[in-house]
Amino acid sequence: MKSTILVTGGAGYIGSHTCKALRDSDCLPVAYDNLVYGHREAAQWGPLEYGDILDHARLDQVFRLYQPEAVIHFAAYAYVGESVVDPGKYYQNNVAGTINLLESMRRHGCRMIIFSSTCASFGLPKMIPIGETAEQNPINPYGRSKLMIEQILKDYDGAYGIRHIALRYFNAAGADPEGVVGEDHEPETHLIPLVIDAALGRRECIEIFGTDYPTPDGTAIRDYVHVTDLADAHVRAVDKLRRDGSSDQFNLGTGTGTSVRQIIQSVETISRCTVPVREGHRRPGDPPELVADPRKALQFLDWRPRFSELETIVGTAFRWHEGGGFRGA
Ligand SMILES: NC(=O)c1ccc[n+]([C@@H]2O[C@H](COP(=O)([O-])OP(=O)(O)OC[C@H]3O[C@@H](n4cnc5c(N)ncnc54)[C@H](O)[C@@H]3O)[C@@H](O)[C@H]2O)c1
Ligand SMILES: O=c1ccn([C@@H]2O[C@H](COP(=O)(O)OP(=O)(O)O[C@H]3O[C@H](CO)[C@H](O)[C@H](O)[C@H]3O)[C@@H](O)[C@H]2O)c(=O)[nH]1
Repeated sequence: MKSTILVTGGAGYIGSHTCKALRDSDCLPVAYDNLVYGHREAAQWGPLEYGDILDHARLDQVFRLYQPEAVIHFAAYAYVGESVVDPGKYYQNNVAGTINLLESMRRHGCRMIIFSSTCASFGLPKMIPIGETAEQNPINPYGRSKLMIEQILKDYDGAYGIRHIALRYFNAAGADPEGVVGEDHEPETHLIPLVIDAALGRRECIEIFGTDYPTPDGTAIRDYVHVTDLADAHVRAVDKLRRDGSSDQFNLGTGTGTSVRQIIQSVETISRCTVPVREGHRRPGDPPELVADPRKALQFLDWRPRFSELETIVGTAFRWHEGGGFRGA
């Protein structure tokens, strides 16, 4: 029998790519999304159940209907800047919403959850690359909300036997190589879609947030990982929990850092357009460099990024955005 997986936030960016990967691995993904940021068109690989993770009754209804084997939990707010000015919104949706979801899981005997954590839970790391045991010292409410959830998950494991894998993504980027889904955030704050929009003349320019970092070209370095590779890691994480039933955490990145200027250069090469650039100040709270040590994921999930070369990330993202995303579909 097919395994049914409840995917909260399944109509969002990483959630929709994961639903596609689940379907390809012969699972039935049930997307559960309130469509605050998600897109109905992004939920193509199983049913879309409209609902909010803060709504007990609706969650109970969906658990009763599908009796999922596991939950993959993407639903959250993820704008770092907004989390600083309105932390209540983040603790409510991300932390209270997750507790609500876990309580529904308890009521319905669902004992496996894969959770979307973030490299922002590390704050300003002391060492690069960042391994799983690096100190987690988030510097904004968004990162803190994710760390709190990691801690809550450990308590729910100890007390109630709900097993979890927390996947800490570095910078999710790129689009489905078949061009069926991609990133479509409103507002968009992520670097690659903004640079592509500047190349396509849809925005005046890209502002580089800081050119005086202690990095080779003065701009900040991140570990961009293709969304299809992230999706694959979720399928592997469900398999691992099924196999050995032990809770764990993994950092998901490639181990290679790319600077803001290198991203701009790559978009110029792929688009054959010049990207108008404005050099600006550092964005408050941005660390100079965040790069993952992916060895644990390689060893225990057998996870090897296949689409995370810069050309593939930028190439797939460019094709998706050039086509207009869901608006052009
Ligand atoms: N994009 C990244 O680079 C990145 C990096 C690290 C971690 N993450 C985490 O990964 C997850 C997915 O990120 P994304 O980029 O796909 O974001 P996204 O906004 O595209 O997807 C999140 C989805 O959750 C839904 N949602 C939000 N609150 C909800 C609620 N209360 N009830 C039901 N649905 C709700 C939204 O409508 C959206 O479809 C988030 O938890 C985010 O914090 C993302
Ligand atoms: O207009 C822009 C946008 C971004 N940047 C720079 O580009 C890099 C990447 O920025 P993003 O906003 O694309 O992503 P972040 O590195 O801020 O990602 C953080 O926020 C995400 C949530 O949106 C994830 O949680 C992720 O794990 C966390 O590190 C940063 O150095 C940023 O300063 C610019 O120079 N100009």
